[in-house]
Amino acid sequence: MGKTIIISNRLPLQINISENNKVEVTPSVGGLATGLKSFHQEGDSIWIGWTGIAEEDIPAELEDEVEAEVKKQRCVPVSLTSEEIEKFYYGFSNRTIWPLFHYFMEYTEFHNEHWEAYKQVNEKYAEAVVERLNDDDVVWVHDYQLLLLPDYIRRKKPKVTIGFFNHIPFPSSEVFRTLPWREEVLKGMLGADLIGFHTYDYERHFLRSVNRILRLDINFNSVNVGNRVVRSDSFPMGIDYKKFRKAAKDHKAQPRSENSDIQKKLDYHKYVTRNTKLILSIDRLDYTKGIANRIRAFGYFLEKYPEYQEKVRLIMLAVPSRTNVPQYQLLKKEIDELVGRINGKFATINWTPIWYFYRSMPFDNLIDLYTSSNVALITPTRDGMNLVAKEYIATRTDQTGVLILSEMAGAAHELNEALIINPNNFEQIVDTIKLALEMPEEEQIRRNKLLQKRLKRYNVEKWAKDFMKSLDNTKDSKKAFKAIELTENIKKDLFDKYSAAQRRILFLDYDGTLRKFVDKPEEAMPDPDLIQLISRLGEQKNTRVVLISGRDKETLGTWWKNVPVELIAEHGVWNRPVREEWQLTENLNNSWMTSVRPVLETYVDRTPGTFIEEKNYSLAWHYRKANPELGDVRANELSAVLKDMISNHGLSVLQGNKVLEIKNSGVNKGKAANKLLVEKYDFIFAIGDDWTDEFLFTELPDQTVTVKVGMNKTEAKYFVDNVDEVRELIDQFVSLTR
Ligand SMILES: O=P(O)(O)OC[C@H]1O[C@H](O[C@H]2O[C@H](CO)[C@@H](O)[C@H](O)[C@H]2O)[C@H](O)[C@@H](O)[C@@H]1O
Ligand SMILES: O=c1ccn([C@@H]2O[C@H](COP(=O)(O)OP(=O)(O)O)[C@@H](O)[C@H]2O)c(=O)[nH]1
Ligand SMILES: [Mg+2]
Repeated sequence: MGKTIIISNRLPLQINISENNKVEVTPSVGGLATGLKSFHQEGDSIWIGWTGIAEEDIPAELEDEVEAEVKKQRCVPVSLTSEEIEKFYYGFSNRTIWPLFHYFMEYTEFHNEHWEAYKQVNEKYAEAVVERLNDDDVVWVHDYQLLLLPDYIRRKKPKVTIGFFNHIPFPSSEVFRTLPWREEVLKGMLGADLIGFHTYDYERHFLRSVNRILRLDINFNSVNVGNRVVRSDSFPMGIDYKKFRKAAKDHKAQPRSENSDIQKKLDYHKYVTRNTKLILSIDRLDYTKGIANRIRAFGYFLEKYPEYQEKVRLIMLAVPSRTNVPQYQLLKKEIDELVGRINGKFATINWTPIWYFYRSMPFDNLIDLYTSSNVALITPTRDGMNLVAKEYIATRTDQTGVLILSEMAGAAHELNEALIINPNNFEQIVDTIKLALEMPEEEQIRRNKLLQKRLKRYNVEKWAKDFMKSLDNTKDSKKAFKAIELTENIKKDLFDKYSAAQRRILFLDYDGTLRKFVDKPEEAMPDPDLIQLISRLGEQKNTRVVLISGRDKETLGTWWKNVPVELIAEHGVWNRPVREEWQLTENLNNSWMTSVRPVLETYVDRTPGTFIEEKNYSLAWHYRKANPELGDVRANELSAVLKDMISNHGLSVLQGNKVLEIKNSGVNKGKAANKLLVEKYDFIFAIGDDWTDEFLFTELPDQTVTVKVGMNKTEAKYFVDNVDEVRELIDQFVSLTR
């Protein structure tokens, strides 16, 4: 295996140019960068991303130095102009996708100009990746700023292994579908082989969107996209447990004397207001984090339980983030005012209820905060994961401390022993704060023991390894697929056989094979090109062409009226030899239809978009146009009902492509085709796309060249991707003997 290429919008480092023209490098803030950094440091990877500074803000004479600084950390910079930053980063990423995916629909803006920039910058990232990509490298793309990147890379390098991880929630399909560019975004993600989410719910929402919007079928957690299988799964991101643990231990052994303002505050807290408990709040200043409500809740707590005045303090760190976006500016103002109001209302000579810092803190200070606080209060209204919650628990070396955590954070799914709250339930929050402050130490220890055990085991290293292992496994599922792609090389061999043959017979399915599906089956008539193509094939010497379909004979007969090919209708009930009339090939009865039809009708009534197709000897219930989820549920239900009803009547229920068909058991395409083989052929070919064609693939003689259209489970020997490829293949057959 080659190297791993990590790509995220932001690199784990931030470049700044100081006033006296010096290059400054600081670590980036935010869960993705802090979490993934350990994985990057340990392994053999390069990390491609943005340095956090606009191209124009780097003076020409410092460019080399910046490049060198970035390189030191095995990173590769993608430079963004200030216009790109405005439209791609502040614009589409943070004014469209971020609010939409966090269910802030009222904050979500849709600007075509931003979308154009988003596409263009994703393309820029793709170029940066492809430039450094070897065939055996593995690509791991991260997060919502780069949703199109997997597909863009795939287009340039079709065979490469690509993983994608989404660090933020994936919203319900009902919310996602409001996005004007929803199809493109989903297709972008589906360029990956494996798509990871923090929780099963996000994954479920994503798959549902793929099913509803792209109308692709979901098979447990995989989707067929052309000839590729794309898998999705959930991998809750962990933290570098050891690093936090060690830092906390070191801190305890030797408290640092560094004179930072936070240190001074903590010292004051420790020595002067000894009996005051400390509640900690840390986040980027973001409206998804529920910071304003948290402050309000704290104010309400002091009101509802006045005995806690002077006994508790909220220490709040809000890290500046996305400051160019208006909602972030407004929120900053709101928080400033709220803090002022509450401090103004409750403060005494010796006590300020809220200590508020608006800046980012170096790692050591974070550890100070974590280890000094009795309670961590984390109340986002939505949060992909929230690593702060995990970091707080990890640093509690004596296992005391209480975590209050919103159920809307991905982390809440794992941290069951925390006090879980609904961030919109004020009474619950304030009562939980009280509960936390009063929780006996033994109980704190009991809970934290369990929490720490999990965080230690499922740490960030394990998370990344798990993801990479699953990504690697997707290669096996490619191999497990039995049918072989009909490549140019294999085709050459096939054409030789075709040309050498004395007598040929070709069985061609119609819908989904020669003609693409449309919502209404009656509208899927052959286009003039197709008629011409099949006529030419039928006119070839020593070549018997059989269109073998489940359709009724009237439709097929009309569509292929004067075309010199043989037709088989209703899976084999009827046969129309070239230039002859239809013949009934089986002696069948259809009296059962009167009892089955009403059952189908009740399903039509209850499942909008579905309808019944009547043939002479069979009935079909079509559900292509139904809501896909409901369609599948009803199809399973109906299939069970029918199987029960028709047992012992010589009938069977056939599952086609979005259709259930009830017909005589003795009839199938395999049997019908075999009947034509009384004559001798030295080239037998069969092609089809759905379950009903599997009878052809299994029942025709071994030497038959069997081809499946689309990459679904099949007994066929070969597969091609789609109708266009089928037509191209037939065209090649035709030109061989011209
Ligand atoms: O790059 P910024 O615009 O400055 O934003 C910082 C990062 O914020 C987001 O973090 C998310 O990832 C965390 C780890 O998986 C997760 O715990 C958290 O819930 C998410 O919000 C964002 O996803 C990153 O891309 C940003 O870099
Ligand atoms: O001054 C700070 C405050 C926070 N963090 C880190 O920023 C990350 C925040 O990640 P989280 O998943 O909680 O939220 P996000 O910001 O990614 O939405 C955590 O690893 C913190 O340790 C930091 O590096 N400096
Ligand atoms: Mg078909």
